[in-house]
Amino acid sequence: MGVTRHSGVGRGDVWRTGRRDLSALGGAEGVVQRRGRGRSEHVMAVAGVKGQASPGTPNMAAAGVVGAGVAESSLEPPAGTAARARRPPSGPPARLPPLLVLLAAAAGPGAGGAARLYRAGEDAVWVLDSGSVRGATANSSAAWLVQFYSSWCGHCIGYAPTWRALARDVQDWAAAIRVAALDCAEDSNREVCQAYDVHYYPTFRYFRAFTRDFTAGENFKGPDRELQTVRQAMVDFLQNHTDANWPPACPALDPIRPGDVLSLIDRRDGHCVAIMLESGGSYVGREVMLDLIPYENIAVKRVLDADQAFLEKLGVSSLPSCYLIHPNGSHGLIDVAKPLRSFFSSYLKSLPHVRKKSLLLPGKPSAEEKAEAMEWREFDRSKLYTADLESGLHCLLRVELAARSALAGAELRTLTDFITVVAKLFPGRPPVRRLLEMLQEWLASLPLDRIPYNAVLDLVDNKMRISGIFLTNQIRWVGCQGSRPELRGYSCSLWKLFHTLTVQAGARPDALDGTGLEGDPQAVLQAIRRYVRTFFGCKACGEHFEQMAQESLGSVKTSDQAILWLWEKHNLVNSRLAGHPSEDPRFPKAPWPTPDLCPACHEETRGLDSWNEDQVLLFLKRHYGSSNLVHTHAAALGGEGEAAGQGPGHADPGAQSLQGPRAPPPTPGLSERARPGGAGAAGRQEAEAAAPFLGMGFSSLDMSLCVLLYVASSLFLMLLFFFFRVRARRWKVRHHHPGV
Ligand SMILES: Cc1cc2nc3c(=O)[nH]c(=O)nc-3n(C[C@H](O)[C@H](O)[C@H](O)COP(=O)(O)OP(=O)(O)OC[C@H]3O[C@@H](n4cnc5c(N)ncnc54)[C@H](O)[C@@H]3O)c2cc1C
Repeated sequence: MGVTRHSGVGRGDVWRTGRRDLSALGGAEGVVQRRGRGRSEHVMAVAGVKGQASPGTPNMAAAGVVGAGVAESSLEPPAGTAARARRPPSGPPARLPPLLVLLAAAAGPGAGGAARLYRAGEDAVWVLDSGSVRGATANSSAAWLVQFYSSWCGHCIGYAPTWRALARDVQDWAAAIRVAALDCAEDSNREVCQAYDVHYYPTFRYFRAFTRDFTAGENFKGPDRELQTVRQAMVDFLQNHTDANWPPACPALDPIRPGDVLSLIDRRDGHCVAIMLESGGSYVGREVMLDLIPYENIAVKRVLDADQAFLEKLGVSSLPSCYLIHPNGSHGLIDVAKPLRSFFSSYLKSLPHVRKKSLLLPGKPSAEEKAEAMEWREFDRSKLYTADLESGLHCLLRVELAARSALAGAELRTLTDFITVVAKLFPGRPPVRRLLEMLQEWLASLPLDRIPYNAVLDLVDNKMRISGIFLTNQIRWVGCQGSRPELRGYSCSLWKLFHTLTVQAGARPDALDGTGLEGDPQAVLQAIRRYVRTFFGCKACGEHFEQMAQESLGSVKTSDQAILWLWEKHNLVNSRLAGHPSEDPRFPKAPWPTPDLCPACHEETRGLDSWNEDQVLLFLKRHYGSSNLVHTHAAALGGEGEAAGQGPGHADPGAQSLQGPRAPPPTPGLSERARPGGAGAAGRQEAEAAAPFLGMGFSSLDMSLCVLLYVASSLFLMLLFFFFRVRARRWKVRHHHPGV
C-alpha cells in the first residue's frame, strides 16, 4: 500500500503577494470615473499604429510610442516621438511588393506568441518597444514611469489591471508624466532590456524630463505598488525636478503662502483660480492640479496648514477644502459632497468657463487591431510535447539569459551546472541534444571566469553552421498554449522541462557521470534551484521557490524523492495561484495529476481525497519519460538557413523558410501543421539521420563529400603522375636517339 497524502489543496493557503495584488486590483477597479457636473469628461485613448506588424508583435514592433489619454494635439509631444505617438491617417493599406509580403510572413509571431499585457489604443498605458523607448524618454518634455515587464511573468499579469487603471487614472497628467510599459519577453526588445539593465520583472523606472544623456532610469521601490502609492510617488518624482528640467506643462506644485491668496482675490485676469487648502501630508491639492493640466481658463494653487484665523476668514471648517475665485472677482468655498480628489477635480472641470484644450479625438481601434490571430493546436494532455520543451529552451537561452550582457563568477557556474544537467538529461531530438552538449562542453572547458553572453548566443545560433546541431528559434506552444497569448507559455514549459529532468535523472542514473554532479540525488534539483534563483525573470517566483527549497530540499535522499519533491512543490504553487489573474480559465489550477489523467493516483481516506504517492511516482515517470515525448507540431529541424541565417529572429511557423546554400528541401508551409508527416518530417528525419562523426557533428553528407573529394584528388594525382612519366620517356628517347 502506498503512502497517502491529502490531495485537496487548502485554498486558505493564499499567496500573499497575489492577494495584495488582487486587493490593489479591487482598488484599481474602484477608481471613480471622473464626471463633470452637467457634462461628462472625455475619456480618450490615442489609438496605436499596428498595421504592418505580425499577429505576434503588433504592439511592439509597429506601434512605436503610442499615446493614450490626453490627445497629443493638446500636449507638447516629446522630442522625436510625436510622429510615432499619433495614429496615421487611415486609408487603404499600401500594396507591398510580393517579396516584402513573403518576408513579413516569415517574420512571424514574437516570443511567447507575442503575449501582450497592454494594448496600444485600448489601454491608457503608453506601449513602448526597442525602437521607441530611447526616443520617448530622452529629452522628453514630460517625465516617464516605465514598467519593464515580461508577458509570461505571473506577477506582471496579476499587476497589469492595476497598471492599466493607474494609467487611466492619471491620463490627464500625460503632458507632465506618463505611464508606460515595455515587454522584455519580446525577442525584439531583448537587447534594449539588457541595455536598461533589467533583470527582474516587473521593474519600474522613472525617467526625468529633459534628460539628454542615456540613462537606465531611477528605480521605483515604493513600500507597495498599490495604485494610490504609485500615483503619489509620481507626484513626488515630479517635484524632484529642478527648474532646469521642470516639465513645461506641469504647474508649480509647491504651496503658496496664505498672504498670496488675498492678492489673487484682488487680481482679475479672466481666469478662475482654485485654491486647495490642505494639511502638509495631503496629496489631494497636487493631484487636482495635475488633473486640471489639459483644461484652460483655470489655475489651481495650494495652501498648506494655514493658521486658524486665516481659515476662519475664508469660512473653512475642515481640510481639504477648495476656495474658488471666479473670473468676475466673486469668490467662496466650493461645496462638494466628499472632500476627495475626484470630487474636487470634477467640480472644477465642470465650471462654465473651464474648457478642455483643443482635442484631436482618436479613432477607435479597428477590429483588425483587436483581433488576436491565434491558431489553436489540438493536443493531448496526457502527452509531453517536444515543441513545448524546445520553445522553452529557445526562450531560456535566447531571451531570458540574454537579458545579461555578461556572465561571471557564481552566475557563470550556475549556468554551467544547469546546462550540464540539461545537456546530459534532455530527452529531445538529436540536433537539440547535440547543441546542448556542444554548449556544455564549451562552458565546462572555459578557462575564463567571465564571458560575454553573446558568445553563448553565437553557439546557440550555431554560427559555425555545423550541420546536425540546431535549436529552433520559433515559438510553438502546444501543451503550454494559453487561451490568451499572455497566459501559460514559457513558465509552463519551464516546469515541464524541470520535471522531465528529474525523471530522466532517475531513469538514467549514469547520465551525469564525469560531470562532478554524479552520485548526488539532489544534483538536478539544486541546479534548477540555483537557475531559478539567479536567472528566472520572475523574481518573486524565484524567491518563493528558494524558500520552499530551503525548507525541505535537504530531505531529498533519492532520485524518486527528487521527482516527488518537485511534483509536490509545483502543486503548492498551483494552489496558491488558483484564482490569480495569471490563471488560464481554460486550464484551471488544480492538484495535478487530475483524476481523469491518473485515477490510480487518487484515493479517498475518511471521505477526503488523498494521494497514492507510489502511483503518482509511476505516473510522473511515465508522463515525463522519453517515450511520452511526441514531436507533433515541433518546428522543422530546418537547415542552416533557419539556424544560422536568421539569427534569433522569428520565422512564421507556417511560412516557407528562406533557404541557405546547403539547406534541405523547403519546409512545407502551413500545411505542415495539418500533416505532421510532411516534408517537415522529412527534413527532421534527414537531420536526425545526421550522425556525429569524430564528435564534431559532421553529417553523413559531409563525410560522403569528403570521400568524394579524396577519391577525385587521388585520381587527379595519378593522372598527373602518368602524364609526366610518358613525357619523361619520350624526352629520354629523343635525347639518346637524336635522329628519331
Ligand atoms: C519554478 C517556478 C516557480 C513559479 N512561481 C510562481 C509564483 O510564485 N507566482 C506566480 O504567479 N507564478 C509562478 N510561476 C509560474 C506558474 O507556476 C505557472 O507556470 C503559470 O501560472 C502558468 O501556469 P500553467 O497553467 O501553464 O501550468 P503550470 O503550473 O505552469 O504547469 C505546467 C504543466 O505542468 C503539469 N503540471 C501541473 N502541476 C504539476 C505538478 N504538480 N507536477 C508535475 N507536473 C505538473 C501540467 O501538465 C501543466 O500544464 C512559477 C513558475 C516556475 C517555473
